[in-house]
Amino acid sequence: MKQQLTIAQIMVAQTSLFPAEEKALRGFSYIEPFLSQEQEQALLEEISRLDLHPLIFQGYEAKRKVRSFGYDYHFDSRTITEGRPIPEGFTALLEHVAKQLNVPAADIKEMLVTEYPPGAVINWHRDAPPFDIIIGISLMSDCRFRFRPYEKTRQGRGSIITLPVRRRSLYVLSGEARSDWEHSIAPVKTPRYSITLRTLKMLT
Ligand SMILES: O=C(O)CCC(=O)C(=O)O
Ligand SMILES: [Fe+2]
Repeated sequence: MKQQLTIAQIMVAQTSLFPAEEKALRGFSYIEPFLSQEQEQALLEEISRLDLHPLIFQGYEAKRKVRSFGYDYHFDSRTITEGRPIPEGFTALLEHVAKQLNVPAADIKEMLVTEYPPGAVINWHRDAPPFDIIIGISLMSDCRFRFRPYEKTRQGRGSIITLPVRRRSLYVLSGEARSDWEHSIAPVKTPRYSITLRTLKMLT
């Protein structure tokens, strides 16, 4: 039987001016590998059939391309609406993730597919409030995933935690990692795809 994921506390070395210090990033879990090479390939093929479009955020076109399914979050009105259903080609992934996290697959209400061409980033942010648990699956390339405290007074160069997130891995953001920390991804050198799955705080 597969080992069940617990939303466990992990200790990570802090990228800090004070190298001896270690910091707990509670609510962050990571599994690697989560996908086999074949599963990764099959998902990349599914993604190639999607019509990804450049992300427009606050009037600017970001380098990354996206497509969301299930529910769509609208930054302007800060609301969510029901969007296009998650394509069937991703059902096996949703079930695999649900089993790993011990949640019903039906609780995964949103799927966002993102393409990061070389040089693309995602800037510091916390995911939109209506969503609860955030699950990230990485394809094609590794990346450097960064965390910093959400509260401005706790931010500083020494407070950034950088974690290598590898292709075919799965990470989970819940609890403090979800609500007390912001995250961002440093520019990727080679194309990376991610599938972000989210549950909703209040089921409608
Ligand atoms: O690409 C990723 O793994 C992160 C995506 C992300 O943080 C987001 O869409 O909110
Ligand atoms: Fe995010």
